Amino acid sequence: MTELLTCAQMRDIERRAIESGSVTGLDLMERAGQGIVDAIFAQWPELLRQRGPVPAPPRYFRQDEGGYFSRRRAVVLCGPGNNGGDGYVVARLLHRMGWQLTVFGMGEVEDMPPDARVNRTRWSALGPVVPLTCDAFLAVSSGRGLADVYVDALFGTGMTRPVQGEALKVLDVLAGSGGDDFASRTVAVDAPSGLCLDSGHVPGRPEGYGRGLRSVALTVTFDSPKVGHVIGIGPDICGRLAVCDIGLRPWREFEGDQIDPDAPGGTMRHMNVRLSGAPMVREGRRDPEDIARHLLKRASGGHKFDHGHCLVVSGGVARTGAARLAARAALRIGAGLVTLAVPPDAVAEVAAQTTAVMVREVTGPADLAKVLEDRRIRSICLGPGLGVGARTREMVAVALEAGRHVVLDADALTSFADDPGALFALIEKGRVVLTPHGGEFARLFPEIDARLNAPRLLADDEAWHTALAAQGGPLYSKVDAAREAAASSGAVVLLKGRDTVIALPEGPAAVHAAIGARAAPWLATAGAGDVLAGFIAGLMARECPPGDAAECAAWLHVEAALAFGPGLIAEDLPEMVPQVLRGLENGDQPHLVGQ
Ligand SMILES: NC(=O)C1=CN([C@@H]2O[C@H](COP(=O)(O)OP(=O)(O)OC[C@H]3O[C@@H](n4cnc5c(N)ncnc54)[C@H](O)[C@@H]3O)[C@@H](O)[C@H]2O)[C@@H](O)CC1
Ligand SMILES: Nc1ncnc2c1ncn2[C@@H]1O[C@H](COP(=O)(O)OP(=O)(O)O)[C@@H](O)[C@H]1O
Ligand SMILES: [K+]
Repeated sequence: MTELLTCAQMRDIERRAIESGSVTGLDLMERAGQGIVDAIFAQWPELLRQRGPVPAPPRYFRQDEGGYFSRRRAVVLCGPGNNGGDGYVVARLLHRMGWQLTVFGMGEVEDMPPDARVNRTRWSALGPVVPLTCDAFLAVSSGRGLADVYVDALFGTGMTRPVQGEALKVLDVLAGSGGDDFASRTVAVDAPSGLCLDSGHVPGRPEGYGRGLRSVALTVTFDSPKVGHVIGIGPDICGRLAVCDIGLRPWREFEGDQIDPDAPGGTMRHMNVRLSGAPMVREGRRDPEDIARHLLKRASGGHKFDHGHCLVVSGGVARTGAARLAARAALRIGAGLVTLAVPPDAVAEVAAQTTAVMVREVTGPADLAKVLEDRRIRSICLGPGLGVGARTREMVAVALEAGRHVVLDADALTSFADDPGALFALIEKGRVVLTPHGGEFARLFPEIDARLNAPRLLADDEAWHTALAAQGGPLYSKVDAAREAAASSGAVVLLKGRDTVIALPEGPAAVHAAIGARAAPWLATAGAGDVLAGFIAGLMARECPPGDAAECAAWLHVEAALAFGPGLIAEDLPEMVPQVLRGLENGDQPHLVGQ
């Protein structure tokens, strides 16, 4: 399990560490700088080898500092805050190894925070700080060719407004707008500067810097990945993400007073780590044992009903495919029994195309209520192909009033676009999962959606700059949006996308990012969402708590897509489940983000 931190949480951990008296801010900055240097040589081991004949010692080289001479060159861009402070440490450490450094700085030394000021002053004893301008930056590379490494230490977790002026021009050049490939030699400190580490967006430039998306080679972050590294465009511009341990673990340990084995959120709630009252966000990468515990069937309970009965409600004739996909998925993930509730006109169509899934004629809401008198039905899936309108609203109401575990997807969500409150009033906490994609989310939660999209739209708006600065930086993120939606609806909300976010009404959230070795762009195929809804319903039929069901289903969904590979269509997803489960049983390592 990887914890993802917000910028505020990271600052909080650092503050608590420093207040404990065990460590100083300067210690942390030194560790961060050393971590970046180590990460640079891990990324490019060839840089440790001497290049060409030994040159004359650099002007500022001090014999007593040891090291060796090298012709390696680095350009370090240092901002006005502690991110810049890390940059000055890197410059000093590389200089000690005999590297030739060009160090650009922003702002006045007296305006810098204390630790960064100390490190800028230390560097100034070794070499000059060149005021950052685009012309000066270009002059360095045009005269002597590209340096071996560029260190982007302009802004990190303290970025409070869109980058502008000379810094923006330099970042554009660094991203390749002038045609030179700086990006493949760039290491970003904490973040490619300008990336909001809470939202994964570059305010004012949703598409990133330079000519579209140019990723730096390496981003080195501290203690834990931040939310913005894995959502939005973060993964597209961060390159390889290295997480550097700077000894802060004791200050972000679980505080231990919240363990409640019967909590409706299941184990997700147990993982909740409290800091300043704010529940922490986790990356949706569970330990394989944890995933296996939920996905694999236990040996006990040999009867099909021991594994639960799942009811999937189908649309009418020629609209049954989506529900059939969901039903197949529920069966494959191990619900003991799956029944499709089908309107009379579509029974023949469905019966002709199903075997293990059972078919039951259901004329309408009253009939559904009757079917649900069978207490063995533990979970219900409504939405895929169901049609938008009053009938669907009534079916949803019956399902929610029946006190079962319910997944609402697609049309079941859109049917409440005119009155989302009517839906939320029916939701019993701990029983319901909503699985909207972006469009459905906007229909159900228009105000939250407006906030989610406002920062990017209004990035050049002066009022927004002021509001953002007053708020201390973070943009409203997809995680914030899913959390707020979960809190206001009382349901577990799974907000889909490459960066699927799952939020519990109680606050904890998980991000399932299909990035790195888990990138599965071919999952964006018609019907994939129906299969996901079926996985969740199937797991809930097996008594998996809704939060865990949503998380494990999201994991399985991507894992099944990876197991199949390109060319995938939605029908293939349930058929890959046995292979994925076999892998879990054998203890195979699942695909991990960042591999
Ligand atoms: N929190 C921690 O535990 C640690 C933080 N460290 C470093 O400290 C960084 C955070 O430092 P800070 O909080 O000082 O923040 P930053 O250094 O990221 O940025 C803050 C400074 O940039 C200015 N600024 C923000 N946005 C700007 C913009 N668009 N244009 C121009 N100026 C802008 C602010 O006015 C302020 O001077 C981290 O990213 C990391 O690199 C490390 O030293 C290790 C420990
Ligand atoms: N680039 C991507 N990488 C991984 N998963 C993706 C990507 N794009 C979309 N998905 C997933 O594909 C599914 C699409 O579901 P949805 O939008 O409901 O479509 P449909 O209704 O056609 O099934 C969601 O689970 C979403 O998270
Ligand atoms: K940076």
